[in-house]
Amino acid sequence: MATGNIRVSSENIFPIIKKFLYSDHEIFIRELVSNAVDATRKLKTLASVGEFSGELGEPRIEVVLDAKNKTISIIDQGIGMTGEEVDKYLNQVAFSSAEEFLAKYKGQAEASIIGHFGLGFYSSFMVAHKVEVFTKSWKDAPAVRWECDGSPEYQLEETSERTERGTEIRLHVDKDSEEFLDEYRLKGILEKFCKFLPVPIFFRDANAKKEDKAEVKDKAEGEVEEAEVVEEAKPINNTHPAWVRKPSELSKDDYENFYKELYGPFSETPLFWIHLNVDYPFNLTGVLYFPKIKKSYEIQKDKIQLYSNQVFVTDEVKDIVPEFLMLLHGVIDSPDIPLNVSRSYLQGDPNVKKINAHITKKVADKLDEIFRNDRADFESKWESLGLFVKYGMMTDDKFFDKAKNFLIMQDTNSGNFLTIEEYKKAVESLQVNKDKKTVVLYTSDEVQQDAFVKAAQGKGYYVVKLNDLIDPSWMGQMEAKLSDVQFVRVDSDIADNLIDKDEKNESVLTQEQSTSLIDWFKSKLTNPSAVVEVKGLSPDTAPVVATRPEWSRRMKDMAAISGGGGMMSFYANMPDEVNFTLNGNHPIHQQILQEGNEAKKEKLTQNLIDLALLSQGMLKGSDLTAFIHRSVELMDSKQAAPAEA
Ligand SMILES: Nc1ncnc2c1ncn2[C@@H]1O[C@H](COP(=O)(O)OP(=O)(O)OP(=O)(O)O)[C@@H](O)[C@H]1O
Repeated sequence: MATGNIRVSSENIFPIIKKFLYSDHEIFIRELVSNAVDATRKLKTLASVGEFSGELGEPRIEVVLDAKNKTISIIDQGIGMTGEEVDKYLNQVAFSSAEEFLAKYKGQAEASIIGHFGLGFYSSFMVAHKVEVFTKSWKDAPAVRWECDGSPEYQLEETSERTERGTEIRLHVDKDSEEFLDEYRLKGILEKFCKFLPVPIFFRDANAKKEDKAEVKDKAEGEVEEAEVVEEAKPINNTHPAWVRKPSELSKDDYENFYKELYGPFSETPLFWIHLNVDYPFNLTGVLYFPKIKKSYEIQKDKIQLYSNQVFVTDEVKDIVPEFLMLLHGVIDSPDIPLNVSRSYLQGDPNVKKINAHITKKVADKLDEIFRNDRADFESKWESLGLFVKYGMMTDDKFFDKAKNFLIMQDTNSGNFLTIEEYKKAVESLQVNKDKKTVVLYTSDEVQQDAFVKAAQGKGYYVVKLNDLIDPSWMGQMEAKLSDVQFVRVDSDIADNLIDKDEKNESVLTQEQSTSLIDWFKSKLTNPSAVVEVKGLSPDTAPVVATRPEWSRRMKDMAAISGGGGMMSFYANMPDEVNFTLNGNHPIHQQILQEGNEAKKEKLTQNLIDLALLSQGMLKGSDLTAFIHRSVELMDSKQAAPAEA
């Protein structure tokens, strides 16, 4: 038996390992099972190049829980190690890499380290007070047993305890890590980190008894039944997840089933998916799914899982994946994403940048492909896609350039979807303003803005639906990037003024009558600074139209979404700006001008103002009640009129 000191070190690293990353102790499983996978892969490689000619069989990994003896064992049938290799890899290499790792990350906020790859074999000491290794190399060498109790001292000796090729790492679980001796906890961690590893992994409970054990015959009375290890019939992992397979091998069902494997059997079927497969200039595989999203507030941004060679790393992909792509679900697997560095470093990492650009391009190309090849399908999914596309356009210039060709808007009249170019063509000169911009008219609420939508449609205008929270901000971006487009909400002005063409509208009122009417109306408004003007609209247009100017309303809408702060809170607190247009050609204004009964004139005026506000959804509470009373009074006085005559 050989004994020795792991390495001359000024500091004993074991206590540090134990304390390190307190909340993340569970990663020991990932490290040890990954090592077992590596050892198995190495053997397969040796076999494939003809160096190993023995029986390969179907190598498997077993994770055995023995809660009674407080051990967890990870057993593989990989290459194993000779005594010299144990000395080299465990006593020297593994130790120095663990030491190096700790030196690098000691004192760092644990949240700033993702993956924590690199701690390797010595992560065992985060949960164990003693670790035993039983290993037999694929080479013709005796099996050895290595033991270390958490001090720098180790023992290394030949053993007859292992006769098969491979390695068993036996952890004697520490008192304060006994949570890992709980079957469900341990299985949960295995599920999390090892669900898609490429070698089948079986879980065994060393103390569980076979169900049919009671039926075992010929057993002497009182004989103590040997605990029999019960192995679960199925491996806990899927060794061939969709993303490592060829797209040509996979059916629609395969992709949908894999989605369920990731997010549970009751998850809603995704709209479609993109299979990523790159090997130059970086390695990246994965499947990204477009989920159904109805409204912005339903968005869940933490669904993409990051893997490295099929080992789960994290599902917090912020800074690794562009913000808008985080709306997608699925898996990204890349050994080229540095896993043991801080998040802020990741943002500047050239590989991460390239990977982001690649994914963004792939996603845009896929959307473009569906749009071109199956427009009906694209349109039917727009409700979910739209939000994603707009978000992408706002945050990524390259995506914007591609997406502006498949961004569609639904026309309220025909129900048809139009791209920006199609909209421009459809409205031709009719909706081009004096600055040569195409005015895209939109409604954010078809029911509430019905009168305005109808009025605009009556003039032959196309009014599209843009009713998501993201739309006001998105429109701003569109206007900034496309110089020939302007968005105007359909109720932001009277229909005649929506497209500012610099045309004069003739009113039948004289200048004097108009001025007197404006002054009179202004005196009846609660906000005396509101703009009141007379326009010569058609006689069947409403007598008074209240409008909310596009710019100030949009700012308020955006402030409401952003939750305030700085300039936005200034906009959020601004009173609602309302303008009033008096239709000079409506006969009621003549009646008001000539009305001798001051009280009736006032009621009539107030009702016209209230009606205008009502159609904008701005008449509420006691004002609304007063309006109803006044309307009834006005009707009564009309009914009473013939009787008086
Ligand atoms: N189950 C195993 N079978 C065979 N060799 C092993 C096994 N586990 C560990 N080793 C050997 O010990 C070495 C050190 O392991 P350790 O986990 O510390 O580092 P690593 O796997 O090389 O890198 P990483 O830091 O990514 O884990 C490995 O490189 C390997 O040679």
